[in-house]
Amino acid sequence: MASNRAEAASTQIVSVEALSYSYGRFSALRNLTLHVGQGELYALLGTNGAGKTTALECLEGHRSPTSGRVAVLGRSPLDRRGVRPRVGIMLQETGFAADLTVVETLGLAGRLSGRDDDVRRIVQRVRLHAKSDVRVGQLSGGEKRRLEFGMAIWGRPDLVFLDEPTTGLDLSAREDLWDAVAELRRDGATVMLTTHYLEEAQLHADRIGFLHRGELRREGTVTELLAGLSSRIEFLAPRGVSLPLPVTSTVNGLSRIETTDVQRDMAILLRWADLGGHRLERLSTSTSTLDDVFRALTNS
Ligand SMILES: Nc1ncnc2c1ncn2[C@@H]1O[C@H](COP(=O)(O)OP(=O)(O)OP(=O)(O)O)[C@@H](O)[C@H]1O
Repeated sequence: MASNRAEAASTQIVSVEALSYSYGRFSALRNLTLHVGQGELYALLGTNGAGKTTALECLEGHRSPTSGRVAVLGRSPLDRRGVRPRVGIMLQETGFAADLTVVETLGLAGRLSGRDDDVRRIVQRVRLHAKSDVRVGQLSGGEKRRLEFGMAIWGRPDLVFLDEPTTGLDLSAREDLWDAVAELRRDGATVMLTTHYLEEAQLHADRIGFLHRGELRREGTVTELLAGLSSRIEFLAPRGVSLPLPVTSTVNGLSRIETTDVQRDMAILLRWADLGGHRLERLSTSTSTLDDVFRALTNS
């Protein structure tokens, strides 16, 4: 099973080689190279204006690279007949016909996709059943996003591009969306997405790429990206005592110790507190997250 997975992941579903894209004289992407294997979930993260949407649009066939090569499912994204029926796309913004209902919109988008599915299944999946006959112009922002997601997963595509899929969704709609993504992946789909919710990427992505100012600055699994970053131990230091470890900083009145070996340093601290009879109020530990990777990137 493990070797089947490794073999599947080695089949490149998305391939980007030295992609550059310019809007007139403005260079939005520079020399971007990345690959996404069969069944992977790849999250493209980064600062505002880093080039994430531009990269997805090149892969979706909406933009032609200024230089470099992109391929999806082994073909050019411009090969609409070969690619379109196998790819689901959720853009950052979609222009709907405001006077069509939810069911009519899905039916129309479904026919255009070239894939078969059942409108009722999708409407249920994105929890819009109570809105089936409501005109799209009357949907809320979050409901429109759910409809767009429904269109992207119509007919269980082999590859799905999602541009900020959870932006504007409430917590339970976000959880529903991630459930639907997991279901797609159980069917073998490959997913590439952008998001500003780093904790969602940390939880769900197999691999992550960080774009900054048009360049891929970091790439790897969450474990790889967090390797070497310090963890934090925080507590309210008892007055007038000498601590067994150097305090790195004081944040909101709490003493913070940054460490790359939280188990060792926590043991030192607790032994010291135990022996001295000190009480460490508001004691907590926290490990690094992708937020720290992001901050390091934007400060570089
Ligand atoms: N049609 C356009 N014409 C000119 N410049 C553009 C156009 N679209 C995007 N840009 C510029 O290209 C850069 C990359 O934009 P892009 O939308 O790809 O970034 P992004 O990483 O998706 O950003 P965000 O996180 O804010 O959505 C930005 O500086 C943006 O201003």
